[in-house]
Amino acid sequence: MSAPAPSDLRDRPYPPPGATTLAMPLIDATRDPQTAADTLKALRAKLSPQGDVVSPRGRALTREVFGEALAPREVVQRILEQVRTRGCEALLEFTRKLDHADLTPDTLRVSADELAQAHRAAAPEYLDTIRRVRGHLEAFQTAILHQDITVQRGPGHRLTQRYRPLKRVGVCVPGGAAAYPSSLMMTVIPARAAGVEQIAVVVPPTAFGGYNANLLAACHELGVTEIYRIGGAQAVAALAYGVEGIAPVDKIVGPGNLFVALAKQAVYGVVDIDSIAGPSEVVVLADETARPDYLAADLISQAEHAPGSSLLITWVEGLAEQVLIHLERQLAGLERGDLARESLEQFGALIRVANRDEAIALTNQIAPEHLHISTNQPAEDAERLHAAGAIFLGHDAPVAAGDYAAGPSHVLPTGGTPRWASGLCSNDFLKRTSLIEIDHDGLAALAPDITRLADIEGLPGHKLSVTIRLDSRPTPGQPGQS
Ligand SMILES: NC(=O)c1ccc[n+]([C@@H]2O[C@H](COP(=O)([O-])OP(=O)(O)OC[C@H]3O[C@@H](n4cnc5c(N)ncnc54)[C@H](O)[C@@H]3O)[C@@H](O)[C@H]2O)c1
Ligand SMILES: N[C@H](CO)Cc1c[nH]c[nH+]1
Ligand SMILES: [Zn+2]
Repeated sequence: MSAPAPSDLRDRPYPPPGATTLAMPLIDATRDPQTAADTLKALRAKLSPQGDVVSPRGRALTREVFGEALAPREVVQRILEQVRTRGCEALLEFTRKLDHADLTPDTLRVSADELAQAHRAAAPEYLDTIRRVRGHLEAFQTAILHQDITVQRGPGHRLTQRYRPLKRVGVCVPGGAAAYPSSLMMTVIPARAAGVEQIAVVVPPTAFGGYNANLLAACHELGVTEIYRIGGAQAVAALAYGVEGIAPVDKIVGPGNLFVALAKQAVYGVVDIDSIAGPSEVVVLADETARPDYLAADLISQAEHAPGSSLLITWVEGLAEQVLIHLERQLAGLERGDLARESLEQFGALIRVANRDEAIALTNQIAPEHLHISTNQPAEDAERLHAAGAIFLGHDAPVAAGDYAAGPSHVLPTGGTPRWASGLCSNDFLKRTSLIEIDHDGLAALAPDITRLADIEGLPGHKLSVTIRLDSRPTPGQPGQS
């Protein structure tokens, strides 16, 4: 992978950092890597479900709806309980109060006519894009699909791991602050690749969400017909428990804000969930071959999700300061510049560490949703990085490529959970079952071990279920048998 030549950019005279107005933390951790790790953890915790941090607007809305100041967890508990016990009436009530949409049981679901009309009105180039991206996603998601595996352990002893698709899944498409037809594709296409028959999509009824014609056109193009104009915790509750007009699902997948994440956590057990796919995050790891203007664009691209957390980690002296200048320049000309700026200031940081090893150790501690390795040896560095939702290798592999088109789903774990959780894929829509085929000879061969363990556990019924078979039809050649 050839690195771009950054020297011409580096050589430009940059104004001193004080000249920028972007109040993004610049952390020098060259002497104390632990302080950097702690600071970053605290920054990122603000966005995780454990952080429970809500904007002043969100707090005001809570007070308006519930008549008191409540923590997000409490808000979610109340919504879930109301929808579970009062069904559609409570669902419509929360949709009215939280999303300002006056719906009825009849208008909750997007009609077939609306879908067809949105599809007819969509720009042909947009539909072409959906088809091409669908091709990339389907190819990858089908290629990685688990296949049944059979192992012959001996005569009369055969084992199979069998995979079958889930029957009915619920997909949360976010839509509070931006429209996400891409999230629809990143969930529905893996589910389809696995063979899921019924897919129920929920999307908030904002102008950005359920009523967004491009989203509806994408649904129609993908053959998704069950779409409800609901969002937040109330939509998760409807999918998990079922309400009049919405049948319960087996699994709920898809990204969302804090309320969606907390609701998914809370209904796990009633249904399965994918992961906590919350506010977007990126760590960009950069060496001296990285271009500061590219790095700035990469940081902004996740910050503009608003909220989103963007962190630069480098050991190159002066690089963070150059990136800061480019951030300022690029934000000035960007439509969502204000939102991205707010995210960069609240949840972002530019960090300098002592060397590559420390950068890698720090990144592994953070366990980001996205990791972009913008170095001259991305494959080598990636080998040592083990806790990220998705890793983008090289200067020309921005996260946006994975967000929109590459092939793996962009629904990825966040908030440090990539330490143990993985991104959504077609295999998450499969259920596995063991098939155990044992005939009389096979049972005879296993019998000594089964009966010994049954004796040790004091479970004679288990032992009898084996010996009764062998005693009634002894196997020739087995010890103790004639
Ligand atoms: N990790 C991923 O794969 C991924 C992909 C796309 C988007 N995202 C993230 O998803 C998030 C989307 O968030 P969003 O807000 O735009 O849309 P959203 O659909 O997740 O949430 C909107 C809903 O939140 C509820 N809500 C808002 N304020 C509330 C309050 N005070 N009390 C109770 N409920 C409230 C409303 O009912 C509304 O319908 C962003 O943070 C974005 O970064 C993540
Ligand atoms: N970056 C998001 C996942 O964190 C996905 C996305 C959707 N649209 C653009 N980006
Ligand atoms: Zn994105």
